[in-house]
Amino acid sequence: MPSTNSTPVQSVATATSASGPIIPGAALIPEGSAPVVTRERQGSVSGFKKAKVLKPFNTANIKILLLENVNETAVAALRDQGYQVETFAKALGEEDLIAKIKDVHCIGIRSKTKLTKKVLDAAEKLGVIGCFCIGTNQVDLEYAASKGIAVFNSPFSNSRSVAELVIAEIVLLSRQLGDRNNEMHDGIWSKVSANCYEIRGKTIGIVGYGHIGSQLSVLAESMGMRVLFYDVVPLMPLGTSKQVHTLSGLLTEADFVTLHVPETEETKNMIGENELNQMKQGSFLINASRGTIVQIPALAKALRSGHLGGAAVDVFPKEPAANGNFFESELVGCPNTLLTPHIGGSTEEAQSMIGVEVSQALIKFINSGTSIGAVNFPEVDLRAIRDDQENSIRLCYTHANVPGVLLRITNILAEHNVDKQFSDSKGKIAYLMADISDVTPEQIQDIYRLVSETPTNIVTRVLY
Ligand SMILES: NC(=O)C1=CN([C@@H]2O[C@H](COP(=O)(O)OP(=O)(O)OC[C@H]3O[C@@H](n4cnc5c(N)ncnc54)[C@H](O)[C@@H]3O)[C@@H](O)[C@H]2O)C=CC1
Ligand SMILES: O=C(O)C(=O)COP(=O)(O)O
Repeated sequence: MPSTNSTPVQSVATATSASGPIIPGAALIPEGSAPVVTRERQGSVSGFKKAKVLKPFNTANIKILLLENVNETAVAALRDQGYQVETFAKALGEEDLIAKIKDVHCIGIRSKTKLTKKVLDAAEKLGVIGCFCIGTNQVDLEYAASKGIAVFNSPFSNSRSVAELVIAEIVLLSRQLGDRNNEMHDGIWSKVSANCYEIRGKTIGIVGYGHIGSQLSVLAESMGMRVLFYDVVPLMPLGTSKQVHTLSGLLTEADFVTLHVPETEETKNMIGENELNQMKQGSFLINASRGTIVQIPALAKALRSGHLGGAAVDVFPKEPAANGNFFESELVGCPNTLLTPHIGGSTEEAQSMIGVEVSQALIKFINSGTSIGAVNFPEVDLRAIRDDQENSIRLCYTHANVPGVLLRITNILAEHNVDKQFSDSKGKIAYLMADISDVTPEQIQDIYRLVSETPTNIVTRVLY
């Protein structure tokens, strides 16, 4: 990737809120970058037709805030683009976040930072969010989309890490290893076999058979386990696994119940007293999904009463913001209970892959408007503008998804040569990309002005 502000390409943009007023400097456009257009050329092209690098006005003015110890692979890739990158090892509380997010064009977070409506309203220039993890429940996705802010995540780069952790926990729980380990550290030798079992032949019940659940299915089967799963959609069972049609059907059959659903309105408090009572006497619960899926007081009661044989819990309804902070939970001190600080996806392999994957998605969105992979946004991409196409521009238009918009844009572009164009919608918003050739600097300004003044405009960018 060529770096920094030597890149002789520019962009112009504006954004309006739903009620109409212009938000100054919004959407990936640095302060003071009025749509004044001059052209310089990229290096000469020989041989292959290279893709032209489209970038914002001055990459050095693009501000990126990375929280929660986002991996160095991402920091390096974003700095390599010439962006200003500020990093924090921890999550920020609402007040600090509101102060910090005010003037950034892009924010990168992991599972802890809450990007609520209130926080997003304070983000005057934000154009894109990177969740350097799988879960996106920490972001108000719909509200972000309504402001033209695209959200990207890494859908499966840490799935294997979670699945491996769960396999380890199944063995540890089955052998009461947490308790034995604690005793040894306390100087107590306690050699027991009572209620310790092999996992071979036991039944694992997987709730949520997505990327993690299905990976776990394969690993568990290879350890000799019988695999049942429950999911809201019918899915192809891998190996000899079997889909059951009710949660109760799974809870009453499984020796190990393991949760791999996203946090949604339907999954919040999914496992409470009623569900725990349905689980077999002496069975185990594992939660490496989200803390809100399980009602912690009910779980603590089931563990202390001996109804459950143990539990492994990686995620909690309230998690400390930073390493070293105090952790408290009703689960502390429960028998045969493994507690881990949300480390399911925390391996070198996963973090490094996520850093590369999400930073590339952010760079593509900032520099060339590509929204493929966005979780809250219409997914649009166009074949690259070639490096030898001197007077071509790319229009990126995020707009309200209402009838008549395309006709309006077609009218604005009627006299121009639209090389290629694609648009898609998702819910209340739509996104159009169009590459237009043979335009003069004055025409670029006109196109930009006319498009950004349309009543349906959310964000307009022109890249070249
Ligand atoms: N502990 C950790 O460090 C990590 C935790 N996670 C959590 O694990 C979750 C699952 O991850 P993936 O497998 O990648 O997600 P996924 O989206 O691939 O799979 C989720 C599955 O759950 C199913 N589902 C949704 N609602 C359901 C319901 N009410 N009942 C039953 N099934 C339901 C879906 O149909 C889907 O098949 C993530 O959303 C995230 O919250 C993910 C990575 C690391
Ligand atoms: O990927 C996810 O959804 C996770 O829960 C992992 O979160 P983290 O990146 O460790 O904050």
